[in-house]
Amino acid sequence: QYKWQKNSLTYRIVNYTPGMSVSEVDDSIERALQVWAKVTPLRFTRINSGTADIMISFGRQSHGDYYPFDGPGGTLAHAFAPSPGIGGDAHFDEDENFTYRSNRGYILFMVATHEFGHSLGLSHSDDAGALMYPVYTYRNPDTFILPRDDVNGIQSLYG
Ligand SMILES: CC(C)C[C@H](C(=O)NO)C(=O)N[C@@H](CC(=O)O)C(=O)NCc1ccccc1
Ligand SMILES: [Ca+2]
Ligand SMILES: [Zn+2]
Ligand SMILES: [Zn+2]
Repeated sequence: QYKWQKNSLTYRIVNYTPGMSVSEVDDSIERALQVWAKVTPLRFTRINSGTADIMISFGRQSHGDYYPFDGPGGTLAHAFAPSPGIGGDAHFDEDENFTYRSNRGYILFMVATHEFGHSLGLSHSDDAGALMYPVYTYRNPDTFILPRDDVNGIQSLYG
């Protein structure tokens, strides 16, 4: 199960992070999913109850799976490759300072776009310019364009 066997996927924002408004989190998540939808046949529908393919939540330290977070810094988030159940889910470390646009903190839109790459089946890239490169670097969310390596990667799965 290295990729989703359907193009229509559901997502649910299960909880929020104190440092950002609800609308800023919603917008960051929606735009992050649209980055991938724009270059694939994938479509994302939000649900607000029940179990979605991609369950999105914020947690800290031990948060219900075998991969506890580590406090401020280090791991910022993780996401599970496509599969039933926890597959596709994306967890964000509550102990990070996620922001909407400020470079003082991690831009949630950027981290989420990276995590959703994993949710869709992408692994890390060794191309230092790729979004799927293992380490976060600041990018202006207003002018962000998905790098070619990432487009090639996702289109090799869903093109
Ligand atoms: C081994 C995994 C669990 C590390 C984890 C990650 O890659 N999550 O997708 C993570 O939080 N990586 C850090 C970097 C690190 O821990 O050294 C990160 O910045 N990930 C988020 C990211 C990476 C590249 C672009 C945008 C966001
Ligand atoms: Ca952390
Ligand atoms: Zn987790
Ligand atoms: Zn990653």
